[in-house]
Amino acid sequence: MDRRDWNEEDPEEEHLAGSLDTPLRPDAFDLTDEQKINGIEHHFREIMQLLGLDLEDDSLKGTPRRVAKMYVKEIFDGLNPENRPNARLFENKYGYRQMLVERDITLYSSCEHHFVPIIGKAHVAYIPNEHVIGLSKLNRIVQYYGRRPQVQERLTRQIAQELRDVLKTENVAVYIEADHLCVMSRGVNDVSSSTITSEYSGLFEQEAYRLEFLQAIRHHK
Ligand SMILES: Nc1nc2c(ncn2[C@@H]2O[C@H](COP(=O)(O)OP(=O)(O)OP(=O)(O)O)[C@@H](O)[C@H]2O)c(=O)[nH]1
Ligand SMILES: [Zn+2]
Repeated sequence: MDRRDWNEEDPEEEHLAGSLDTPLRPDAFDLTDEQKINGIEHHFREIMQLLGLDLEDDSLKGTPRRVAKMYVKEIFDGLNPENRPNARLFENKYGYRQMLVERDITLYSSCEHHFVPIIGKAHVAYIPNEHVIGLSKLNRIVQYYGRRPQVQERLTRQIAQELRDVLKTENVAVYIEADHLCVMSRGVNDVSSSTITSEYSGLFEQEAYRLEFLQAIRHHK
């Protein structure tokens, strides 16, 4: 597993930096997608049966397999490193040295505590050095890390770390505003609160750059 953000040999530093990694079992990649789908289908059928649902019903009988395929091939396919976007770099031939902001990236994720949706927007920015990246790859990186069971704090940091790695620059900002269905539709049932998280590194630690970024992503529609 990637452990890119701290020195493994220093437990104190590890504690302070925190782990960016999604907690995975050591055998996480031993099963094929088909094996995972079959297993989840079996167990989800049991869940539905325990809820008292009639699995002979026309509309319900395909649900265990539909849910299993949705987990493995769609909403959690960001758990499989094979789906990590191939973010090809281009040489910064035009010598662009200012901030690039990709704002209002649609974000779908899933709360790892309740397995219900997180829906929001991500705004990302970087200041290029020698390389630039295709714009859509910024959206794809957000999507990839969203497609895992998540907490918003870790999601934010994973996206920022990936951008730093891919773009080979520390000058990266990530800002996420999202609604958590687990807060809205159950539990505390608050439909008006939303959650904002951010990470700034490199030049974005300086106020002027941060303000330029925040100005660019201010609500504008
Ligand atoms: N920090 C953080 N917490 C989250 C996120 N998504 C959901 N949570 C919270 O995770 C917590 C889980 O707390 P528990 O007390 O174990 O769960 P619960 O009994 O269902 O809590 P309630 O939601 O308050 O009913 C809840 O407070 C959720 O609001 C997230 O992205 N980040
Ligand atoms: Zn939740």
